[in-house]
Amino acid sequence: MTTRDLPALDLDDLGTEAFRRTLRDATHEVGFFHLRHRIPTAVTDELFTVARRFFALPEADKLAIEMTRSPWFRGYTRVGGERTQGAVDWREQIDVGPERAPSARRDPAYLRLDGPNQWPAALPELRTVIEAWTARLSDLGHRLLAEWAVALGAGPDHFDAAFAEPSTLLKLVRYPGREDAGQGVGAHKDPGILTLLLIEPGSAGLQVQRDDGWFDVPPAEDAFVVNIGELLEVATDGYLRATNHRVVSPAPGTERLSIPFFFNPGLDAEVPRIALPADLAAQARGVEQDADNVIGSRYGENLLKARLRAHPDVAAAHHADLLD
Ligand SMILES: O=C(O)CCC(=O)C(=O)O
Ligand SMILES: [Fe+2]
Repeated sequence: MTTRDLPALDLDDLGTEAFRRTLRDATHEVGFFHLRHRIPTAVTDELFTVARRFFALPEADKLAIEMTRSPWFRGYTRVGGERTQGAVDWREQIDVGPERAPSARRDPAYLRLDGPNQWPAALPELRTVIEAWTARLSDLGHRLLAEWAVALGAGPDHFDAAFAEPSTLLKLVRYPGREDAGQGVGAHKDPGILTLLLIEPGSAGLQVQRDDGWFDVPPAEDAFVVNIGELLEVATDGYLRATNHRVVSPAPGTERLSIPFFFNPGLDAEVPRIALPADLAAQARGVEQDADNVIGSRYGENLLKARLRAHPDVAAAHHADLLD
């Protein structure tokens, strides 16, 4: 596998013309970039420490908050409990979304995704640290979206209405080592708008697909890996590109921790489409169509479809009426 660096941006340059141009070009050409985040090391260290503590909890503590108990797809998934493209992912994780009351409505079906989280009783600090991280990254997400909007010829507030009540999804993920560099998480595009991925320093394993094949993404210090999802491709008629990526399992005796944060519109929000200026519109490729993966026009539709596929046991336990 060949290594190829990603375009690099620095949050210190946010608000400049150069930042916006690189942001636009990187997500037009690659769909991925490194973003130097300027967050104090103490903050990210605390996050990885609490993640490590969570995964080190006794099995029974983690299974007490298994996602199979949650119609809202929140909580812990054991190794082998998740699927991508029908194949088993070799990772364990906890999923945390917005803390909301369950919707009284069952229709449209995606409203069933609103609900409470499951927190581990044995690790109360997990909630404090995750909620602070979610607030910090939501703020960053809003600022980045305003930059994209301006870079694409819209007003800085273009995304505000759709993101008034964002759908955030935070995962703590652990990939155990194993003999073969098999599927940690299988090839996929993220279903939403924006993903900010924090990877434990020094960890390899992430691969990104380009026109000429798959490439290893080298770890970068003090930087997020940022990528856009299918809905930003839809919003720009394919001018910006959602890119396939995957993670291969680390070597035996090692592990890989990552903390993806998905920043997305309200479940009910229509995709905030952008009318591109003529020079950009001329380079828009249209949305890549896949008969197995029809993209919905509301975030909730896309998220529900992804959740039902990734967690068939949760789907069978709580949403059998939605399965065909
Ligand atoms: O763990 C990673 O590095 C990437 C995870 C990922 O792509 C995802 O969860 O969507
Ligand atoms: Fe992903």
